[in-house]
Amino acid sequence: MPPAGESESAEGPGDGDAAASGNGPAGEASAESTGTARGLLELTRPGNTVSAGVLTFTGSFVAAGVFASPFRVAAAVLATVFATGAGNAVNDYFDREIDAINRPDRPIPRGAVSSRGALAFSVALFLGAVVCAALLPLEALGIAVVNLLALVAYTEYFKGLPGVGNVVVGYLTGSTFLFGAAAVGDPFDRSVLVLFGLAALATFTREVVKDVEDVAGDREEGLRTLPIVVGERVALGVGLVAMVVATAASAFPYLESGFGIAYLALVVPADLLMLAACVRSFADPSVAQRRLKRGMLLATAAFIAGRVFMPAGPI
Ligand SMILES: CC(C)=CCC/C(C)=C/CC/C(C)=C/CC/C(C)=C/COC[C@H](O)COP(=O)(O)O
Ligand SMILES: CC(C)=CCC/C(C)=C/CC/C(C)=C/CC/C(C)=C/COP(=O)(O)OP(=O)(O)O
Ligand SMILES: [Mg+2]
Repeated sequence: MPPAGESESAEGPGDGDAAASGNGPAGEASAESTGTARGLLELTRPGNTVSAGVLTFTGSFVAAGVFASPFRVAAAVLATVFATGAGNAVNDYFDREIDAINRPDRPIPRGAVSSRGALAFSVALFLGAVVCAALLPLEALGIAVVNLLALVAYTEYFKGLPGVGNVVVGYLTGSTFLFGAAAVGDPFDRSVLVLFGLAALATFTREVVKDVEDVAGDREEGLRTLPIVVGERVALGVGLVAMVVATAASAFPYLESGFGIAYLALVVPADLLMLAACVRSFADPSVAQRRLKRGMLLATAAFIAGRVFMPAGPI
């Protein structure tokens, strides 16, 4: 009997749908392949995948402007999109039993994609990331190799260690900016390093809040996440402190790096939204983690706007 949520052979919705649909073998095959394709796309969490690509583009843009080397920027964005999609897919593969409790609507527990299909799909995406990253300067390739290893190792080795998994996902998210900057030859641009720190801290906080949201399934699977080890309120307090540090540090690009009023006009509301979400997380972690994500996306727009309207420096 396969673990909960693993269909024994069906790649898509149950075989019993044929009679119900009344479309015969051709219609049934088409519906099934459409369901599987939709399930595979969903495995990549396209919103995150596209966002990660935007972060990489932002890293290149903030470091050197995109017209410095458009081919490398395109290769870096594609590498990140493939890698993030692969990381999300392999995470669902390893999480399939926890997700049957925490996220029964995810593609594998609901039967839209088989676990074997999800694993094969993530391997194909990882290979795509490697091919794209191999076209980039050594510093960028180095970041990609570290990240790809971390993505594969995350669920099996880091996720169940209190706080460690949250730090790894925070690093991975922040590293997209470094990766974009490294692709255009400037991985240590000061503004990009600040972006890295902000994104890592903000993502760490959101991951802690998500762990509080997932305590039931994680505890059942024996994971030792931060809220399970230190308690939910202490964990949320740690997340709040990290977010306070990040929002305070978000003043640096304005004070130190020439990001002007356009940056401020967007990052201040983003900071306020994220701080308010951290406070809300003590009452409702599900609402809070979604608001944190919106604040982080708004903050990303702040960096892009700040760079576009920066008084000096090439676009
Ligand atoms: C203080 C301040 C200004 C912070 C903002 C820093 C910043 C620019 C953050 C960017 C974060 C962002 C938009 C990330 C893109 C999406 C992504 C790759 C997130 C990684 O999330 C992993 C997560 O576990 C996925 O879970 P879910 O979103 O629920 O599918
Ligand atoms: C720059 C390069 C080459 C790679 C970067 C890759 C990026 C941006 C990764 C971002 C973080 C990410 C997408 C991690 C994948 C694993 C993942 C989804 C972690 C969170 O999973 P869980 O802790 O199981 O939480 P949920 O599955 O409930 O969301
Ligand atoms: Mg998961």
